[in-house]
Amino acid sequence: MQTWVIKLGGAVLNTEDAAKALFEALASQTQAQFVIVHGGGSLVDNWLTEAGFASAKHQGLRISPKEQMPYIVGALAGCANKQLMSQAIIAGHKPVGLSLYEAGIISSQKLKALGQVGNCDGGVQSVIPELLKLGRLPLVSSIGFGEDGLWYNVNADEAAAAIAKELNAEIIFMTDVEAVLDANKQPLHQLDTNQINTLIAEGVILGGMEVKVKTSLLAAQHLRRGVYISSWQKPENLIALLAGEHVGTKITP
Ligand SMILES: Nc1ncnc2c1ncn2[C@@H]1O[C@H](COP(=O)(O)OP(=O)(O)O)[C@@H](O)[C@H]1O
Ligand SMILES: CC(=O)N[C@@H](CCC(=O)OP(=O)(O)O)C(=O)O
Repeated sequence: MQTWVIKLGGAVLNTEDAAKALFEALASQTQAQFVIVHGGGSLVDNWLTEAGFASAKHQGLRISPKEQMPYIVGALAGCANKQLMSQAIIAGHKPVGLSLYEAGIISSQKLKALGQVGNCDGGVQSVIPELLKLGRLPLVSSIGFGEDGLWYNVNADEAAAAIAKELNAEIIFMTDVEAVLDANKQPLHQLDTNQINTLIAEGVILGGMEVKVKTSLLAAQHLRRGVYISSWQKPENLIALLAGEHVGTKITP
């Protein structure tokens, strides 16, 4: 059976019932199995602000000082993960909430200047194949653990791509815009390496979208086929993508 990793941007939690509608769409797909990897950047923003912290990003990655990690872990592996579990249960799934460690990923520090921002290194046996055999829906946050036992804040797009690679699965990135947009805010149907490099250099693709297109490109190169960035705002997009239709932006290797 084909396995799909679906990356859900955390803003899905800000729109009532949006995640539930996506989970219902997945419940109708009996010929495939799914792993959800989710973000929650907007929830982290709120929690850090409420705790009185300033938060900054570098090329779309949140600088994550150690003292902010309890809030980041609480928001992502706690609140966001458990809110999605609620929506999945209502839609008829039997979800299991996981961090990256249980999903087979060991993290390590990306860059000293970014604090506890983590890479995905792989290296520990994943429980996901067993959960899928049991008919469970793995819901994975992007909180990682190192060999040192420390917590890491991994960008959720990078986390999703690492899990897809490890499972040899297809991947779809569901975000809060219908597609990657050009300088005139028009949707781009397809993007290759050269176009991506130009649009990033021109500042048209930036922030979280910069990480997403770069990560999608790596995933497309690994899979040797196009990878889609599309919107979670329409559950029918997901069904169409699973059926092989073109919706959103196709990132080609
Ligand atoms: N060229 C672009 N096209 C579309 N969105 C872009 C672009 N450049 C930057 N963005 C921003 O990237 C956001 C999506 O990235 P991000 O917030 O990290 O999403 P997610 O939480 O789904 O991972 C969009 O909402 C938009 O504000
Ligand atoms: C290192 C890093 O940037 N971590 C992200 C993890 C969450 C995430 O990626 O959330 P979205 O998918 O909703 O953007 C963060 O702290 O915002």
